[in-house]
Amino acid sequence: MSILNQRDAIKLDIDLMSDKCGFVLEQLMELAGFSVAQAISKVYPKESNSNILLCIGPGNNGGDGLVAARHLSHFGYKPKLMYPKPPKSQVFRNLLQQCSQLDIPIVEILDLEKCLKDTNVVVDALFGFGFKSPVREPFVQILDLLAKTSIPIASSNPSLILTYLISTILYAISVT
Ligand SMILES: NC(=O)C1=CN([C@@H]2O[C@H](COP(=O)(O)OP(=O)(O)OC[C@H]3O[C@@H](n4cnc5c(N)ncnc54)[C@H](OP(=O)(O)O)[C@@H]3O)[C@@H](O)[C@H]2O)[C@@H](O)CC1
Repeated sequence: MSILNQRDAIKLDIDLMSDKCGFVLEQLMELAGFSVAQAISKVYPKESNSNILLCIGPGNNGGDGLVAARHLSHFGYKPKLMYPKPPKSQVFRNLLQQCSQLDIPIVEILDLEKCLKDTNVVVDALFGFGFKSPVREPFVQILDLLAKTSIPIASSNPSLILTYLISTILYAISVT
């Protein structure tokens, strides 16, 4: 398996959506979210892991998470969304509407700690290659709780928590 760094991931997406390759954002997002849902169903069977909490960020990575939530619901899981910033564009409003039609509930940040107690797997769809440290609220609270939990965290950007921890440490050093 090879893991792309931030620069290569950005370049790959630019290439895919160029005139030469002809892909569009919604198509790539659908593939990314479907792949996340498929990977979860393979590693965490729904019989013992039906409660999935998807933490959705403000950018395209969050869109991947909304797509994953829809597919997980179709696969028979009981997904919930933590979506602290309202969607800015029609693409995201459509994805959210599709989740709403499937009765996928939205969890408030205040209820996150309680919700984690009943969660089998967390999907971290907070940030992708658009992340720039340091983390700003309301995501600090969310990532603090996720960093403490022992619940498995699935992500299409597996280095995120590590990036977050390193950036938090570097930021703490820079302001002391
Ligand atoms: N072609 C594609 O693009 C495709 C991309 N895909 C997926 O999308 C990912 C890249 O998407 P992206 O470029 O929207 O970036 P992403 O990190 O999801 O969000 C940026 C947002 O986060 C915010 N933000 C940033 N840092 C922050 C901080 N420290 N604290 C708080 N907020 C912060 C930032 O806010 P701003 O700084 O602009 O105010 C902005 O709103 C990529 O990795 C892949 O997973 C697939 O769907 C396939 C097609």
